[in-house]
Amino acid sequence: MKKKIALVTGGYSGEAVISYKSARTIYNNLDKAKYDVYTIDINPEGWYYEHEDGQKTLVNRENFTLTVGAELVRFDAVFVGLHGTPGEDGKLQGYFDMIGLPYSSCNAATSALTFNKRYTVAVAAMAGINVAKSVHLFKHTPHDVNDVLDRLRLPVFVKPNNGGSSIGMSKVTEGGQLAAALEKAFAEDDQVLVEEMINGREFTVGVYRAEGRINVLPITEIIAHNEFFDFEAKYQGKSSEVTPADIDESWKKNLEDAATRIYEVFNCRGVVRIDFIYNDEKGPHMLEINTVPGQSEASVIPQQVRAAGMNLQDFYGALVEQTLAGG
Ligand SMILES: Nc1ncnc2c1ncn2[C@@H]1O[C@H](COP(=O)(O)OP(=O)(O)OP(=O)(O)O)[C@@H](O)[C@H]1O
Ligand SMILES: C[C@@H](N)C(=O)O
Ligand SMILES: [Mg+2]
Ligand SMILES: [Mg+2]
Repeated sequence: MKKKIALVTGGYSGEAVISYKSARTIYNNLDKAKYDVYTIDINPEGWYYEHEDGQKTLVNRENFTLTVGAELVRFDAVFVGLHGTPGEDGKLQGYFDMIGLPYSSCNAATSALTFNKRYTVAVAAMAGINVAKSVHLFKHTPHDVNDVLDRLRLPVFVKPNNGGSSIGMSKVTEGGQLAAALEKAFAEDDQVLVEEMINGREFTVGVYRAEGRINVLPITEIIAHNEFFDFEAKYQGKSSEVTPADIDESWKKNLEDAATRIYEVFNCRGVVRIDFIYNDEKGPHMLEINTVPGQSEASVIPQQVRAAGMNLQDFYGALVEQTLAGG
């Protein structure tokens, strides 16, 4: 019997546009001889399965089933292709745990923790991983721009604390730019992280568990043509991505060791992508962990999978089989 897989996509944040692109790649590369794949769009208007002719069937949220004609569709597993809330921050994960449906991503606690950038760097620092110095601000708690400037050295990065795809982010090189950058980030989230810039080369590392083993994909160096790896650099071609990265063995080992340690410390599951800046003197600094990394045509993980000599069908198949086997 073919397994029934729900591929969830969409979401309630600005990253929904990327989720749809990721889900298309995943859908196209899941082996239809092994799996019946139903793409489920979770968006603010509703949760539904869209048929090939455009007709929509609402999901029964009681147990995440579908009634299609006379058939009751019960899923064997969920493949998460939804960036941002509620697919990357533990909300759907908690719901699937409650109804006993296995899913491809990290568990609810890990998803909630890693979607909070400040809490992620705090836990990583406790585990001996280098991270940037930062200040965490809350929308409803008074904060003073000068106080932030006193505590951190410019340039700084200002980011929505819970976000992705560089949406709402700015690089601030002069104090006078900070207030506007905070306003832009607070428009996306009620928490903002202001982080000192780490000097160095940027790398991103894909890590996944399959057949019970943790595997590190070939490392990618990010060379942004813009000031940093912003939305345009990521998705509109304003960057070069070199996979495998042109680095010596010691840098490769340091990045692989840090990525594996982070995967273990955070008790990750499925494929994650960890972003780093490598400082010449102090080594790799972790920026963040993406527990539902992009799978669009422009995204890094598909490039890393191909550089590892695998095809996407085998890779996504391995993730599904690991999920069906209990994660
Ligand atoms: N402290 C820092 N020092 C140097 N560069 C940084 C720093 N923080 C962020 N950046 C730059 O900004 C980019 C986006 O930051 P980050 O990865 O934290 O955001 P994101 O929106 O979660 O991204 P993603 O699309 O990977 O989910 C990084 O890839 C890097 O180019
Ligand atoms: C989708 C985006 N947050 C990524 O990490 O690739
Ligand atoms: Mg991210
Ligand atoms: Mg990132």
